[in-house]
Amino acid sequence: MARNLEFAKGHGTGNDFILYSDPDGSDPLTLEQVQLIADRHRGIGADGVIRAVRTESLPNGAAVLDEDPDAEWFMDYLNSDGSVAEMCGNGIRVFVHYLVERGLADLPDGGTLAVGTRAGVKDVQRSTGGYRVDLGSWRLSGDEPLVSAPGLDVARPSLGIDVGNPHVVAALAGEDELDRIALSAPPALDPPIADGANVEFVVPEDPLVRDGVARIRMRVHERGSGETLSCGTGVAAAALATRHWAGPGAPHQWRVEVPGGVLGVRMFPTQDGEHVALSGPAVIVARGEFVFE
Ligand SMILES: N[C@@H](CCC[C@H](N)C(=O)O)C(=O)O
Repeated sequence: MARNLEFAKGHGTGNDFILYSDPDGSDPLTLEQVQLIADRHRGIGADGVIRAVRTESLPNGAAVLDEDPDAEWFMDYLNSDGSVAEMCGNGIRVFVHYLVERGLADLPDGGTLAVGTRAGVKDVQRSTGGYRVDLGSWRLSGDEPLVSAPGLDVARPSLGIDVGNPHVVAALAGEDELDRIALSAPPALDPPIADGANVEFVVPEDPLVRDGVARIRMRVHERGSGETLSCGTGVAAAALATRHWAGPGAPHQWRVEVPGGVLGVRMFPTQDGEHVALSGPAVIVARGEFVFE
């Protein structure tokens, strides 16, 4: 049956999303519809599809509101292949920008909005030139697979980092290697990770630290989406892994360059352990109506 879907298209450093609102939670897309709308040839094209649902309308909404009664909106994030993801660091900034632009949330400069996600409630602050999201606490996942990809002579060791969703980060020898690896297929992980993982490749800049800020370059293959121009949670994981390798004394302020732009990462102490925050832009570039035949 034909139906129309009012959508917006946005991106954060080139990580692009289709967004739509479904306040009462009555209009989830099917797997096939998500795959079609995210298809770059037959649909609009996007790395992920985001549904804005009022938290109170969700079956598990009470638990989210227990965590934070201010989390009026929930970000229901799906990868372009229709798989479910716990969190999206670029997506959540674009999500908040979408809510603000549509008048669904009021957020003055400097103000903070609590957003429900499958990885818990996240605080997103509006600032000049973009948004800053507190991704919360992070942990070493314990996964340390060898990572291989076309363009790498030998498999590389990696470090598993969970920032709400799973990542493995591998360091490369230099810029040439980073530019050379082919990421059109998922990098092979040995041993594999049952639920899959986003895989980041990083190279430190020379010198690593300038004016108290550590700087790295990164490319990513995202679980459920393929190579993307940017991955916000991946950027945070890459900074955390590189700081881990750098040892004590490494800065807590990071600048991460991805093919789609530059993002900022900061690690800071809180009462419930160290948190990691991500800062960057969010843009809405189009609005339209998609017709599902
Ligand atoms: N692009 C996102 C991450 C999206 C989810 C990821 N592909 C997963 O499956 O965990 C980001 O900006 O963090």
